[in-house]
Amino acid sequence: MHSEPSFALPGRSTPAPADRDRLDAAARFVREQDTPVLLSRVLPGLDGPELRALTDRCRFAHAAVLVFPPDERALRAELAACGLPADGPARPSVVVRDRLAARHGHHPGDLEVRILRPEVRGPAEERRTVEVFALSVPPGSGLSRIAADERGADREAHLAFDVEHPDPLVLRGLLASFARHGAAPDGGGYNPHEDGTVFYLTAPEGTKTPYRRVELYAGGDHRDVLAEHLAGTPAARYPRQPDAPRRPDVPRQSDAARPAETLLRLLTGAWTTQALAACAELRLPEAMDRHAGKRVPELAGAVGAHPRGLAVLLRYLAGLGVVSRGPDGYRLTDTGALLDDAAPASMRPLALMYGGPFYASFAHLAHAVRSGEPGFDRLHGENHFDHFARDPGLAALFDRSMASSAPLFDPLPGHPVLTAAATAPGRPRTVVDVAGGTGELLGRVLTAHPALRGVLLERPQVLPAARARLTALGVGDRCSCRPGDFADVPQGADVYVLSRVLHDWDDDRCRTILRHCADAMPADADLLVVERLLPADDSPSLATAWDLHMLCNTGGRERTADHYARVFGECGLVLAGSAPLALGAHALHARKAPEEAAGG
Ligand SMILES: C[S@@+](CC[C@H](N)C(=O)[O-])C[C@H]1O[C@@H](n2cnc3c(N)ncnc32)[C@H](O)[C@@H]1O
Repeated sequence: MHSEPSFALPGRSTPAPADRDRLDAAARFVREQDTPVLLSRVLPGLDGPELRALTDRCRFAHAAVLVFPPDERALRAELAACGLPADGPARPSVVVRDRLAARHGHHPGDLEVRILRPEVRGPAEERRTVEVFALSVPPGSGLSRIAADERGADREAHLAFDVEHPDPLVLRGLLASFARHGAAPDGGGYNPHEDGTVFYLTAPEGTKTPYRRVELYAGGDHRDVLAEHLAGTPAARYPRQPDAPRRPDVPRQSDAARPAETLLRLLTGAWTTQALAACAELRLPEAMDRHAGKRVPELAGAVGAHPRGLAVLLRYLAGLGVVSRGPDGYRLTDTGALLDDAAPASMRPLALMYGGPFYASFAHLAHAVRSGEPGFDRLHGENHFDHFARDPGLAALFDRSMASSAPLFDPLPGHPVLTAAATAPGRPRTVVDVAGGTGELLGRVLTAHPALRGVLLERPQVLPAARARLTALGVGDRCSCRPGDFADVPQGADVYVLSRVLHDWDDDRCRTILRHCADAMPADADLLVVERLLPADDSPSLATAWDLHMLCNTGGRERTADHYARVFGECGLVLAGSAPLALGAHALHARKAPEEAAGG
């Protein structure tokens, strides 16, 4: 039997909703859950390699509950009565305070929300906590209305997973995976008191726990990823605080003006691409510093620019978050630093491609939509691969632009197919990367697994850069580079990889490529296909933008997982699983269909 709750609402004659019952229920839940089972209950349908990938990165950490004690002493007494020891100091909670303030029309400064994290043990003695948010509701404070409303709706109750070794790519991959299974962005924030970033999501319809909200907690400052996450959060969840001061220089928009403003922002999107390309072309990031500001005349001298022109560009780039302006001038942000040619996985080549050859063809998008012929082919009279092949400078820029997004491969060496091949007893196993570009992916796989051998199949002109990269990574002696076409896929290897190849082509050509792979694969070989997947519904996805890019520039397309499964099936292959990578990409795992395997 529970004792009466000790947090009574001032002025109520009936007992308040039981904060103690809610604390007890949260503690029980945290003690009983096992992370993989919990993930599959939170996201019904999550299983196989994707569940394993999430389990590798996410650790169930706590369940949260919001309670309303009159003060901290009363809170500690209540926790002690629930068997929840809370020895540490109570810390301020910025995120929940701001959410409550926005929801109930209060100034954040009027609300005191503290966090305590009493420890409990999971089923295998894992260290976990019940995260207790406490809004102080002193008698007569006028905050009891908030308490009554929040207790009834329980909006802040959530489950939390700690993200192991978070970096922007891992976070984007995890968030994409949650989105794919129907979870929707629902706010979040950066807590400077703890140097941690919180991403909230709404659990999908049909979620199988009583909790409707999920938190991913990443240690460190991940405000770039957070900004993308918040952009996907419905604005209605963040009503403007009525008493928050307005910036005096921003005139109030009439409702009628908003669609026009939205459309203007969209119509000028091309200027953004060009501003980023100009920034890269001028080598502005190389002339700037991350930590010290530089003034416009100094920067103009360094990059050989007209001072006024550069001032205009820098102000625009500051609006994009690529540079920031301080009293000592302009400095580079983390985002802008990726445009520095010397940055690891520099995105400078991509900026030059998207602002250059792949930009000009977008002027012919309407033609591509009408005819199905890529705008690029219309402009240049030939396919982009053929066009680049005749211009070594452009070809090298394209190859380097592909390497720009190579961090999406980072999780791939941990794919079960590759770890199984790497640890299989007997002879060393071989991975063939078909059209493997400059070897970024294969280099990562061979670096992670010293027992594996590699073969990189590419067009001859790409191979010198690939050899140099594989040698620089120290895996050149375990990897051969073969010049050839898709028809030359080497026979008899253990794992085949097709990364960002199929999306360059229509279904007919994909079938040809896949049949070459299937013919070369022994019965028990595995095929990993790395691609962005179009969502089955209309949920937001990077793949939607790249689908347009493929239509206009390559004549290929992005596809849903079902579409890939169908094309695999037409080539004697079956889709065995799908695992999220970063930047919206997935690793699809295919094997030979049983009848093909028996016949072959
Ligand atoms: C989009 S890139 C992907 C490169 C790499 N797999 C990656 O994910 O970074 C496509 C690759 O297909 C190669 N390719 C195009 N046509 C080819 C062909 N007929 N035979 C072999 N490779 C081809 C290109 O050279 C290019 O490196």
